[in-house]
Amino acid sequence: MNADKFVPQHSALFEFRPYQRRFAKPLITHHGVWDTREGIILRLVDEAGKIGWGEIAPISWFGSETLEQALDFCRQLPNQITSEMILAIPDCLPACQFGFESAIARVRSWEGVENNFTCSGLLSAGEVALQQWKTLWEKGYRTFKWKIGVDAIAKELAIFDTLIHSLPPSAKLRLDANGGLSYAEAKLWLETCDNIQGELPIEIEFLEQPLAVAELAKMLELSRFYRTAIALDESVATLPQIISCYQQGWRGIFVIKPAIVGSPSKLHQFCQQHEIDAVFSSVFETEIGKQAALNLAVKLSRKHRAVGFGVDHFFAQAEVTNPENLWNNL
Ligand SMILES: O=C(O)CCC(=O)C1=CC=C[C@@H](O)[C@@H]1C(=O)O
Ligand SMILES: [Mg+2]
Repeated sequence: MNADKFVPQHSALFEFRPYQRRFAKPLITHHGVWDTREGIILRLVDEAGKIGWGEIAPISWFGSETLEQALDFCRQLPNQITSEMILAIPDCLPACQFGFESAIARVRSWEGVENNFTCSGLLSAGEVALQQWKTLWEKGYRTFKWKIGVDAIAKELAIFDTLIHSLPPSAKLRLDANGGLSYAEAKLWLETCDNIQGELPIEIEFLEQPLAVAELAKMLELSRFYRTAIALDESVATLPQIISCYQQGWRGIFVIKPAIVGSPSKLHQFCQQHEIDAVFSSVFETEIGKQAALNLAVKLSRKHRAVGFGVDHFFAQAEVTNPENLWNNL
């Protein structure tokens, strides 16, 4: 895809600084226990002295590069980089593609992106969700995503029943299994969701990544059989995976994590050629990566789905939102 028409021809001096942000409590998913978000902040300054901020926020267990691979890539770059060099970043470094391309595209100014997205609040796995949603509701959230595929299915189904009967009718609930269910468990969850929506007014918006990435054929089959929608996340983590799933017939929901998807301009091109039902999702990045991700979502989203960026409550400290202050604290 010839993306250079999307990236202004530019060159800039660049610096990079790694960062770490501990979660208030480790995030537990089927992938395991995640206690610290690590990433890299990029600071590009062009010949006119204009600054462009970017962020590299890998999730290697989703298929992006590791933090170490991203750091190695940054270390081997000259300190003067051009848009041609950025467009040549290989597909095996999707978080670097996103970080550098966002930075050079924003070298002009740092205005926060205007968006009127509604936001989904993330609920931790297990019973803690039964209290967590109330705090988020008071903050204005009306869509929630609950992590499943962690405890035994019988226990999670029991919590689900309590949760679904305590949520107000206007709430929307998403479930995210991170590929942790067996085929039989996925069918049981989908059957339960279909049945409960026949009894209660609440909407179960989708079941995210019920099966492992390798099980696309089975998820395609399940998507044709149950009313409750299925969303792919890990299966479509990078642009090549999005294209592959689309080519294999997936027309359900694509959960796109812009920070690890790869080149924003190449994703933009794909979304211009193919109407996909996309939900944009956080990778627990800082405000720098979040603004770049939402900037992309504003362009690509058909806006009828909440964005999955309600994750600030997973961190102990309130976030430093001003890029300069964030940079100076590293
Ligand atoms: O998408 C959301 O609503 C919030 C972000 C989120 O759920 C995730 C971000 C990064 C890794 C995962 O733990 C998780 C996910 O699987 O979507
Ligand atoms: Mg997910």
